[in-house]
Amino acid sequence: MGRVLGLVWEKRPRVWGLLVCAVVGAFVAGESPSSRISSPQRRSASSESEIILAGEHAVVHGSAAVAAAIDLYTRCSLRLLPLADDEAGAAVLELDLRDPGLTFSWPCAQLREALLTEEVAGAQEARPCSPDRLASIARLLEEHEIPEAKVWLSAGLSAFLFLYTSILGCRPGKVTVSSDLPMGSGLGSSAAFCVSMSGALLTAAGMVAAVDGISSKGTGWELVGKDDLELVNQWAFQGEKIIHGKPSGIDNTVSTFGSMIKFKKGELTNLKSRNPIKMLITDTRVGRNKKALVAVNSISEEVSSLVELAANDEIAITSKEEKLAELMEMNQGLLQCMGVSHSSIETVLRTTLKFNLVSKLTGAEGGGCVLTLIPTLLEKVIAELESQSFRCFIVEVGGQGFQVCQGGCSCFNGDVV
Ligand SMILES: Nc1ncnc2c1ncn2[C@@H]1O[C@H](COP(=O)(O)OP(=O)(O)O)[C@@H](O)[C@H]1O
Ligand SMILES: C[C@@](O)(CCOP(=O)(O)O)CC(=O)O
Ligand SMILES: [Mg+2]
Repeated sequence: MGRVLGLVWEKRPRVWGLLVCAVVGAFVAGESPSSRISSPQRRSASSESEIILAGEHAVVHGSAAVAAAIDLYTRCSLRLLPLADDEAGAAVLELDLRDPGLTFSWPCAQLREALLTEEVAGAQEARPCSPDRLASIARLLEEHEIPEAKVWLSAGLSAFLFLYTSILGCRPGKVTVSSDLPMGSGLGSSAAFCVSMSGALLTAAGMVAAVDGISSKGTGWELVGKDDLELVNQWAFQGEKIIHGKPSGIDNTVSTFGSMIKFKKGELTNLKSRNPIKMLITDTRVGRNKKALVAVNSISEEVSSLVELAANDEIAITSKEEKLAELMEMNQGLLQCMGVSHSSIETVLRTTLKFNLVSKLTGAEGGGCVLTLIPTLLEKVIAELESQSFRCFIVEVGGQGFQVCQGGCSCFNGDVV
């Protein structure tokens, strides 16, 4: 895969972002369940994936962790369908998941009966999914034949049904999701899924809007304000809880706000990285298994101080890189002690070490992706890793976070919506 660019721990303007894509079409007719759902448009929202530079697992137990957005995106597009269908009993909610290549459909009447008994949709405040509601969602999913090999999707489907019905009620609509990143590989695909989904839904609900005139690098995607991003983040966290159980919230936070952050006990500190740093991401292509989480230490605190340290000449930059490499090695050692590494990760570590490069796993455990600190261009390493059937991404660290598009955005495999 000829992947994305290199770099960066760079200074970026702290503009918060959201892109919604509005395509003209014959959509909403009649009264909406929420009076704020006003515009008959398609909404698309895009959010970034992320890497954890230090502190995964420990962050769940209250330690600090450092994470950065990378420029691999998940996009969610929502088209509200005519309410007239609903009155005729023919309305459906459709979900098209492009990556696993599966589509799902639920009659709105069935959703209404199964899910909206206990609470009314309303998006102003994120609410957790109650155990009863989760059980009702699970019963709805049982009726769908999810292929055995893709059964891991069901957590994402539950999060989808929860977010959609909580934010938009049981109104008819079609949602499409597509992503650049591997799922279940430590790059926070679940968070990117929940953030882009929440953003598209909240935009359609009229709760989140693009900031006029602020677009992202001339792409047609537009940014949204900080308060709106907070709301997107809160809903996305509720979705992550369905997928993960007890997430720390670091993944959805960095996916929403972008850039590079230190995250501790739900609190976010923006890190202003002073020097560009390249990371290579290697996907071991080994599916992960989830195990127990264990606390780690203060490596993350050191990493976050280090990235903010200005290095002005080559010697200082090199010594900064060496220190970062040392911290990554220590963190990987601890992760290995916790038993959350994998033989494929060790193979990547040995391969990169042959070139004097330091690596660590990122995200959860037992497979997934590995980060390698890149001091110089390393096509040779990439070629060797790819010759062993690994998949490599070189990514831009510290990106823009969640974005929406008001039309003319390239969304699904280059389709402009
Ligand atoms: N593009 C996508 N399409 C459908 N489901 C997705 C997508 N991205 C993420 N998911 C959901 O998120 C889950 C992966 O999350 P997780 O195991 O936390 O791995 P990670 O967040 O490290 O990628 C998938 O099993 C699926 O339910
Ligand atoms: C392992 C953990 O630190 C990161 C999440 O892992 P992943 O990106 O979903 O693979 C868990 C968490 O912080 O919630
Ligand atoms: Mg995840």
